[in-house]
Amino acid sequence: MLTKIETSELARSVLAVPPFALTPDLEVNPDANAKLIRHLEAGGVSTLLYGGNANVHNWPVSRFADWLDSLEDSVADSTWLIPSVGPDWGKLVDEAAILKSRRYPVAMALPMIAPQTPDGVVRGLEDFVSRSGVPLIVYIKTDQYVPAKAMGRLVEQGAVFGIKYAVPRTDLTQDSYLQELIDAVGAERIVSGFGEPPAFPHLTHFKLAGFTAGCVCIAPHLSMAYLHALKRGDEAEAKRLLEVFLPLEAIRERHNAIRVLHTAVSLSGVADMGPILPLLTEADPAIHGEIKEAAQALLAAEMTARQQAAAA
Ligand SMILES: N[C@@H](CC=O)C(=O)O
Repeated sequence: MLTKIETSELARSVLAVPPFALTPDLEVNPDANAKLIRHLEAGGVSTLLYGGNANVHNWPVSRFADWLDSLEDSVADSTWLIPSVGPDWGKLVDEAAILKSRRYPVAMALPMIAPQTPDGVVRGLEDFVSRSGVPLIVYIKTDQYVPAKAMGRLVEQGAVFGIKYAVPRTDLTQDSYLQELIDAVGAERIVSGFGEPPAFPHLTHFKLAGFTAGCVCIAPHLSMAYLHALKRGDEAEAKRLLEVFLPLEAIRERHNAIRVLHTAVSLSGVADMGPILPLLTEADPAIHGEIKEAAQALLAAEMTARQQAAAA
């Protein structure tokens, strides 16, 4: 696991946001998690962010260290592993005490929906960093979650390493809050935060550093190729690659992105994720057929692309 990180790491790899594998009695399944991690690393992904898709919101703090340690044991020396913390202040305090004695260079603060105020969020983030010594990626899902000026100050202080930006807009190229954040901290510190499709406008229009995604867990080589095409400005190639992800993304959008991804990774054959922690449930069995078809098609495209790259 990487223990020292430069800002440029945000652009080096897609930040994969994997689901988390459990046994039927809701214990950590280290073999299945390792299988998914090896699939990602074999496809060229070197950054793993365990957050929303791993249902970290619902992990008991008493078991926070279990899953961290099992993941750390499973990743390559060159992989950047990012655990998530929060979202509420109580979890931030308890998890800061656990992370203080570990080697994670950065953690991600999950977004708090309510009750919170922008100044209260800033206070909580500063408090976490002063307790743990671990700087944060701040996950922003709502407009003005943290005022851009305050974010600039947190970056200058070294409390904030970067931003995962996922505020939905009717037109993602029209976003004054995102522009304010770029002006305050620089586009090189911000990643697009909700999958391959929004990454297109975020990287072409706003030149964000990179993106986080869930479907990358099935098709890491293709998602990395998409990142590279976006970074070099090859929009035609990026559009071609994006098409491959759209059938599964459409099912995720209709039926809950986290639940569908969890089930899709299992049904694709990449690794069996087992059950998902309460308060979530796996995808409805009535849609398993369509999930399986889309997930297996995405995996088949991935393996073909890998073979073509190896033969070239
Ligand atoms: N929610 C996005 C990216 C992760 O945060 C996805 O799952 O594609």
